[in-house]
Amino acid sequence: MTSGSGSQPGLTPLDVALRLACEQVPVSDLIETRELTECHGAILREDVIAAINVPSVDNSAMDGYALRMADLALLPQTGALTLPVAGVALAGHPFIDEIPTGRVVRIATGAAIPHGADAVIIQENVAASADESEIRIERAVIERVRQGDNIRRAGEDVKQGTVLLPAGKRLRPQDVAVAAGQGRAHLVVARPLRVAVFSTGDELAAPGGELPPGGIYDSNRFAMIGMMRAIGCDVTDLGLLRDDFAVLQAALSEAADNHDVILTSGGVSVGKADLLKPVVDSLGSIEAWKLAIKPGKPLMRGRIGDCLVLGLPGNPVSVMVSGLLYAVPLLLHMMGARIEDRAIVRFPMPAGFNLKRRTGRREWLRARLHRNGNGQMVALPFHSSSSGVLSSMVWAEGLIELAEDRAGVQQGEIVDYIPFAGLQAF
Ligand SMILES: Nc1nc2c(c(=O)[nH]1)N[C@H]1C(S)=C(S)[C@@H](COP(=O)(O)OP(=O)(O)OC[C@H]3O[C@@H](n4cnc5c(N)ncnc54)[C@H](O)[C@@H]3O)O[C@H]1N2
Ligand code: MOO
Repeated sequence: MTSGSGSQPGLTPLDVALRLACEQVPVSDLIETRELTECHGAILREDVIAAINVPSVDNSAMDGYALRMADLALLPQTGALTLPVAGVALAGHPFIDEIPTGRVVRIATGAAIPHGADAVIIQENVAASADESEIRIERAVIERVRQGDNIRRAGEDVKQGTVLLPAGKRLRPQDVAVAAGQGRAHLVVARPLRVAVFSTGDELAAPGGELPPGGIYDSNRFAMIGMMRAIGCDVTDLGLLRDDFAVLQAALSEAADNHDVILTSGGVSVGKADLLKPVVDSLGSIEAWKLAIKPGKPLMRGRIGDCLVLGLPGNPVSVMVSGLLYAVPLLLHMMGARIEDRAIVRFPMPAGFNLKRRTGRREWLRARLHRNGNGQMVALPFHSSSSGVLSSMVWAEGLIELAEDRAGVQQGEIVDYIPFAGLQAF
């Protein structure tokens, strides 16, 4: 992450704000044991240590014949070697005995290597007799066989005792699969945070209802709910609240009693109807406000009892940007995610545009990658940088990040590009 130097006085740089928030907001001690099939996306809250070697025994990587290397020395001066087949080893059905000297064992991929065998020749490289009682191996093939060929060694994939998955890891399909490979049917994971979500504003109408003259439909609630669900939170949709001190106070007070987090949009600026701050102040405390970021500057962090309150600004792009870059990493921290699993992935890309801008806030432009006439990939911003234009987020496939002190961009200069897939809530 960039340092945040060059921030406008009075505004907190994002990195500082997040670091402080992570210091002041404790990691939740609420954990649960969950069935493996339900673990995808959850934050692991135990170290998963390999209880067994994978594979548990040496096994064959290919379909073919297991043999003793020493037997290949029996090859006559000219021609080929013919060896009788002593039996068959299939996955789940091993050849129990030691492989007899001078014989081979027909073996399937995944079957245990019979005792005494030290290489497998693939079946395409030998000629089996019609009744499959013996195989003929040509000199050229024998000369190429090496000790250990096509044998997967016990513990080659996973060594017993190693930390396979560290606590704090956000579980991807492969992580859950590797736990299954250890025979684990359950994992200890973070209990989903209970997040109450609502939008505020007298101009808002709920989708499905009628739109009053001059009104707008509430879109922010759905962006917030989506981001929260994407990181595994248990969301309560509290709908729309009017710009009314008593209404807001009653709703927040009740929500704080049975949620870990309250997430709201709107009403955190300095206008007459921006009541969220005084309401939170009356019920608890405000711990941080105003970040050096664009969009999303008026961003409130407060507390009512044990409940964290995050007041995101009302502009629809601001909600998403501050949600993705501040609320999501903070909530992942609360669920015990490691820093790596809260990280944002940035790719340096040449800019396909020119821009002049005011310094002092870190800024994110809605962006896409585009292949220009020279076949070079460049990052391009949306034509408007207004934080009210939600369709810019639909057009975009990522964000261009400009550091606080960057006064502009010249075509061809390198900018940081964050694909949406490099954020945690997609
Ligand atoms: N004098 C100042 N005015 C403003 C400042 C400032 O520093 N001084 N900051 C501006 C910035 S930056 C932002 S961002 C907004 C944030 O203000 P609020 O959080 O109080 O948001 P509202 O005023 O309630 O709404 C802003 C804008 O967004 C629309 N909106 C609100 N909620 C929704 C929703 N749920 N779905 C869709 N659209 C929503 C609302 O209609 C407004 O157009 O303040 C600036 N002003
Ligand atoms: O923070 Mo505001 O989002 O710049 O529009």
